[in-house]
Amino acid sequence: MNLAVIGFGNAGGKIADRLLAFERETGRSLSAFAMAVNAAAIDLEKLEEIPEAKRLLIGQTHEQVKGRGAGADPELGAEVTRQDLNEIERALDGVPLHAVDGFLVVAGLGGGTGSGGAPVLAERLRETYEEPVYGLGVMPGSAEGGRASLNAARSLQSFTNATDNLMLFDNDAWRSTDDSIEGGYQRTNQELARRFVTLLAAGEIDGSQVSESAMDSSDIRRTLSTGGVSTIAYSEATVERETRKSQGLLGRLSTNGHDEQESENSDLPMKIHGLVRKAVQSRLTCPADVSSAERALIVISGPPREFSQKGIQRARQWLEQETQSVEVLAGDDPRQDADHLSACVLLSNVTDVPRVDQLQEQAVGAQDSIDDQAATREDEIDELITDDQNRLDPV
Ligand SMILES: Nc1nc2c(ncn2[C@@H]2O[C@H](COP(=O)(O)OP(=O)(O)OP(=O)(O)O)[C@@H](O)[C@H]2O)c(=O)[nH]1
Repeated sequence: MNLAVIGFGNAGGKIADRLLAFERETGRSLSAFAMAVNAAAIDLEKLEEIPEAKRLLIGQTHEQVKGRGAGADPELGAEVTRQDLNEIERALDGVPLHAVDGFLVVAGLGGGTGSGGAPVLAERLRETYEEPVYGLGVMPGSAEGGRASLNAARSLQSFTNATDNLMLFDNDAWRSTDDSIEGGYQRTNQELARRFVTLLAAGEIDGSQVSESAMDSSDIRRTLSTGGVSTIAYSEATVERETRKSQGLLGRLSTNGHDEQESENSDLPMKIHGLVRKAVQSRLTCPADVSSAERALIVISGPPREFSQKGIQRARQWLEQETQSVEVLAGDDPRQDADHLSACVLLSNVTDVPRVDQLQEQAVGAQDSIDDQAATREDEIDELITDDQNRLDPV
């Protein structure tokens, strides 16, 4: 699939940047166009892959923003985006519409610019273009507090409504206690890029011979056409050097450092099936109950000699049972020079997502305490600046 990728806000820009880097590192092709939009000049300067000409600063003339961001206020993020929509649209004139299958708007949901602005842009894109508009929304960690949860829970509603499908990544599920904030983001952005690029770039050939059961962009589009929110599962196994060189002979697959010596021809179906099971049972980009998915899609990616149609079919049948859905597509994505075999599973329109419930709970609590504080703040200020018996007059 080829997409026009727009990173909105700080997290959105950094993640779009990482998607491009991952494409370059793995020789995959996902973004036919990439751009970053932000209300903070300093964030745009830090990007490495998105060319300067494709970085757009919005809200420069807005008196509360002036190039310094939306200060975690999504209303302000939405307002400056609406104000500068024409300028954003002019920048999008560069999108090669003949070569893209859709748009992907990427944003962190816990701040102001991305949280408020990304849904506004997505809505406009849907009004203007016929191509589908997908979102990639990053949910804040619960430790970020009530304000971030409130922003995210509200943005989740508008972003889901404004897109054909909102794919989620949950920072809470991917946070590690050993990480510094920025170091943690670098690590999680890499994991995020691995999953999204492997899945969405499937079918975009890199010179490898295309197989009959190759995944193509229409399969991905169909799976994403459910609306709602989606999550992605991923698992990989290293293909050892001997296996890569000696096609058809005894091969060694190493998973998580544990080598298994197996007969390649007879065991490949089991390996592929095992890889898909392991993916679905591992950490998803946003944890969800797999059985609540409306549709699913499996992409097996790696050197074609490691593929097994029997294995892919078995994995598909297994996932059909797990999701209780008849809409499970499966295919391969040949990457001749890859040093690993991977299984990527898209679970589309998942409706049982405990993290969303938790986020909403935290958001409602935050909204209540903001309202309570607002109601008593005037009295508290008054009490502070007035003496006990109210004997003093103001100057
Ligand atoms: N996964 C990931 N999440 C990030 C990263 N940076 C920020 N976030 C998340 O994104 C949320 C929004 O933060 P930003 O993107 O900095 O905010 P913004 O959209 O630029 O909005 P303002 O700074 O308020 O103008 C945060 O609450 C974090 O949860 C990142 O590099 N990776």
